Amino acid sequence: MVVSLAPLLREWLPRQRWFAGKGRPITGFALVSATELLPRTRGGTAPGLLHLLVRARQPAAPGQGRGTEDCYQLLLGVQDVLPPQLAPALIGRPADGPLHGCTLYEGLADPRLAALLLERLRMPGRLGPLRFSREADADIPSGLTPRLLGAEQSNSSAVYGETYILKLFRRVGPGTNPDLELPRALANTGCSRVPAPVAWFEAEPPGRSGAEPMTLGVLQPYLPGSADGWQLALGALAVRADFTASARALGHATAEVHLALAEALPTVVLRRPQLERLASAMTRRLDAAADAVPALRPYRNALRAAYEELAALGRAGRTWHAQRIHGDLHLGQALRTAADGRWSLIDFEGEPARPLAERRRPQPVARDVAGMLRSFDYAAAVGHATGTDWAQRARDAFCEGYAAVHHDPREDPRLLRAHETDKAVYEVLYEARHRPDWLSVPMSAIHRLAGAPSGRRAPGPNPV
Ligand SMILES: Nc1ncnc2c1ncn2[C@@H]1O[C@H](COP(=O)(O)OP(=O)(O)O)[C@@H](O)[C@H]1O
Ligand SMILES: O=P(O)(O)O[C@H]1O[C@H](CO)[C@@H](O[C@H]2O[C@H](CO)[C@@H](O)[C@H](O)[C@H]2O)[C@H](O)[C@H]1O
Repeated sequence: MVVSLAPLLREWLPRQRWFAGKGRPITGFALVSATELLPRTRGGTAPGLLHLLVRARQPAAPGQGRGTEDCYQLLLGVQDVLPPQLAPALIGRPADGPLHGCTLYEGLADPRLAALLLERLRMPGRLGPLRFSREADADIPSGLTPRLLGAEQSNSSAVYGETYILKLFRRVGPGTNPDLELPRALANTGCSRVPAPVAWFEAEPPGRSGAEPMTLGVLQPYLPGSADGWQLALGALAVRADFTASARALGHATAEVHLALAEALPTVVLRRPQLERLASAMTRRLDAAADAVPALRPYRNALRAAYEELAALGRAGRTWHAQRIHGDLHLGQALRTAADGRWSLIDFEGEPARPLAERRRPQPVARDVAGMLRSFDYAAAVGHATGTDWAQRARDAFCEGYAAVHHDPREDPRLLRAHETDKAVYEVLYEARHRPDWLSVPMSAIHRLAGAPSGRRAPGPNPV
């Protein structure tokens, strides 16, 4: 089947925001599984729903060793003729094969098909390789009206009756996704800062391969009337309102989540060998990013020094605790509800580009703190507040709020600096790939963190 779909997918996949292999051609596809969630009735107007797991083969990125074979989850609506309101969801019409003559489209965009997915999640059980599960005490009502979230994200999400949100992972691999694992573990500790999953579905690996199931989707309570920290910060900046109280409360919430994660899941102590490995991993990421983004190259040596300091502290006997963390914490991952002004954290998947095994490893909490500190810088740049003390005041307030519950992250300046540098390097690569117009935002941080090499001017204008 995948052979007949290949020409359509080769054209459609790279246009999706969640497609991870942008900028490299797709040289082939392999079908992992095809499951009919709803058979199509020929000649009628009722759609069918086909669940596909498909591997896309791509050559290596310049300077990187091997090609990739990422596995993507697709939900294909199948119909004879597409109703006009679904035209933007069109994928195409296969020229041959078993779906010849049908119109294929993004299934989640069709409320009839999104509703069907919720029905499946309400009833635990199996369908081919797919396994649907839910918490024993979950009482998910039927008939909730779905709507697909429009925001361009790393995954796809549908909201049901403003009550639940289903996140459908797009690039999937063996192993429990931390966005299911961590919120469930947090719920077990009684931590109420993270919406607790009520149902999820997975794909069983074929045969007796010994591989772990792949998490495909998670259903969680929807926080109605919430706004994310990014919108709130930009809103505050637009009217020059104070954001320090919000930043302090966010630091507080983050520390609570960290404490709960340390209680729920194993922690480790990072000693010399682990700190040397951490510094080497950061250096490797820097080198890979500098190979891909020439603007980073002049800063490479100065940035490496921050990582070397970490390794040197390890050699001098310094240790740190590591634990499971959020992994990609930024203002967009924090939601504040209008009713009670309380912050919740979402999206525990970690940095989407990193291998799952790496994302599931215990890390210093400084990594999350650094992520949020970088986000205040981003907000100041996008909200035209560079050159003011807005970002610094928000950063300090966040650390104060964190310190009220945990410890003051500023007491470990070298650990924080190394992580902030690593995050800014990740952002340079992220922006170069996804939003080149924003590259100057992390590049300004790189300039600052590198100690601004003499004779070098800070990078270009802010994004508009
Ligand atoms: N529990 C929730 N309540 C309300 N909105 C949510 C919830 N979870 C996610 N969202 C909204 O959905 C968007 C995408 O969710 P997220 O988990 O960040 O997905 P992605 O990995 O695709 O970025 C968020 O930016 C937020 O606006
Ligand atoms: O939310 P995602 O898991 O998709 O995270 C990715 O996209 C983020 C952008 O949407 C990106 O965050 C960067 O930009 C934010 C502003 O848009 C800023 O607040 C963050 O600090 C900055 O890192 C994130 O890095 C990426 O993984």
